[in-house]
Order: sequence, then structure tokens, then C-alpha cells
Amino acid sequence: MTVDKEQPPILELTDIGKTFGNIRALSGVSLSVRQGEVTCILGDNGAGKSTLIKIISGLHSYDDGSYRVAGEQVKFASPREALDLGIATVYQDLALAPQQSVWRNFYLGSELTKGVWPLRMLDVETMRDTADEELQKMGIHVPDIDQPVGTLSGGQRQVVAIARAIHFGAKVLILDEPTAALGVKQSGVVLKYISAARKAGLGVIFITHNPHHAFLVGDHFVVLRQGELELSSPRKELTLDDLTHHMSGGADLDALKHELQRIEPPDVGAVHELAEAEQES
Ligand SMILES: Nc1ncnc2c1ncn2[C@@H]1O[C@H](COP(=O)(O)OP(=O)(O)OP(=O)(O)O)[C@@H](O)[C@H]1O
Repeated sequence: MTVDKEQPPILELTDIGKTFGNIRALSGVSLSVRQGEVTCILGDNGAGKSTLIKIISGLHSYDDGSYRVAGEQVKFASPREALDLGIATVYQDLALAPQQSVWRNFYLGSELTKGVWPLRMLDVETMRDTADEELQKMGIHVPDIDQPVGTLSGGQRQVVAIARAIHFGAKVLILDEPTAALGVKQSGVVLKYISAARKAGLGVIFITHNPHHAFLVGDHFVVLRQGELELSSPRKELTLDDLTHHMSGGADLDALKHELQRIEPPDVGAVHELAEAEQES
């Protein structure tokens, strides 16, 4: 899909601030998400990533700034309101029922029924066939649509959750550290479906600690540091080295390097002599 840069972003956050008591979790954070693009949000523990996605998905309100969806100012009172505008979040725990079949999980919370009360019943056949069809359409091959979702690999479970969000009309897909608990091969499976979601025209927000994973699929990169923007850059203005540098402290790391260069290195020989003298005495 070609992205029309003149189109307004589907999500636009400007100068967002959030405090919890006297902890300032976010301050002056601005972010635009466009359809057909993957926006990566990176940052260390406590940087504010979760707080930011919880604001975007309607779990938290924001204290300062503005949040627009398709140009309209919003202040969500619940995740349901965000979902109604097509903002879907796939959390790390996936909210799947491990003992239930793949197709049942695909429809979890949105089950189809047939017949009229008092004979209303689950429309098992349609759900089973549609889930199978939808997964295949996205190129997701699960060995058996009837197998419990808990028997799939971590990567396959992630992609079932992604396919489900897309099927139920997500325009923006928020993925909360989907590769964090996965090995290289399984991470590759998930990254492939992040690309597929972008190709399908969704705006994808990919939260990760891993600059290598981000750089494989990202169009725009945001690094948070202690609740503030350390970096916001399109792919064409950035290398993987730049991104890794910003992730590992950026300006602070440069200052430390500079400081270390100024300090005389310790005289290791003198330290040995001192230790020997102490042993002899
Ligand atoms: N509900 C809350 N109450 C109080 N403080 C909170 C709350 N949620 C987050 N914080 C604080 O806000 C800051 C940002 O936390 P947040 O969880 O957003 O970071 P993060 O980047 O997602 O970290 P991690 O990668 O460890 O999940 C931290 O100092 C955290 O302790």
C-alpha cells in the first residue's frame, strides 16, 4: 500500500502528560500513527511505554495534551470506546483461553449464535469455518483448527490474536511486546504478520525492548526515556546503530563516554604493588 502523507494520521497525540500521584509517568509526548505504517515504541523498563499504550487504548486517561483519532479529539472512558473506533490491543498475555480450540478463541467474546430464544445456540459450524478461512487468508497455518490454543507455539498464539483483531475490524493494532518471550524463529513468525497487517492497511503500534526486531519492520521509531521522547524519527533518517544508541541512553551515554575520556585511567601496576605489599606485611 502506498501511504499518502497528506492524509491526516489515524492517531495523533500531542504533548501528552500523565502523572500517578507524584510520579510523572509521561511528559510532553507527541506521536502520530498512520495507516499502512508500523510505528515502533521502544524504551527501557519504566520509560512509559505501557502508560502510553494504555492511554491510546482507553485504559488510562491523560492529564495534559491532546489525543485525536481521525482528526477528532477523544478522551476515552473505557477500552470499549477505543475498540469501537477500531483501536485494538493485543496484550502480552493475549487474553486467550488455553483449553479452548483455536476457532473458539478466534471468536472469544464475539460468539456467533443461530436460532431464536429459547432455542438460540452457538453457530459452531460458521465460526469454525470462518476462523479457518480467515487464518488461511492471512497465510497462518495452524495444524488443526480444533486443537486447544494452549498447544500452539507462542508465536502461533500471537498471530491467532493478531488475525482475530484484524477480523473484528481493527484499524489500529497495538502489539504489546509480542516478541518478548519468543526465540528467534518464533519472533520471525510474529514479525512477518506485523508486516502483513501493515500491508492490509492497518496502523500498527509495535512496543518492544528490541531495536533489532523494531528495525526489521518499523517505518517510524519512537524511543521513550523516563517518560519523555528521547527520539522520534522516520526510518529514512535513522540507522540500526542510531536506534540502538538511543535505546542504550543516547545523550547520557555520550556524556559518560566524554567524562571517562577525561579521567586518567587507574594505574593497574600500582594497584598490584599495593596488593603485594599488603600481603607481605
Ligand atoms: N498505575 C500506576 N501507579 C503508579 N505509578 C505507575 C502506574 N503505572 C505506571 N507507573 C509508573 O510510571 C512510570 C512508567 O511506567 P510504565 O509501566 O509505563 O513503563 P514501561 O516503559 O512500560 O516499563 P516496562 O517495560 O517495565 O513495562 C514508572 O515509573 C511506573 O512506576
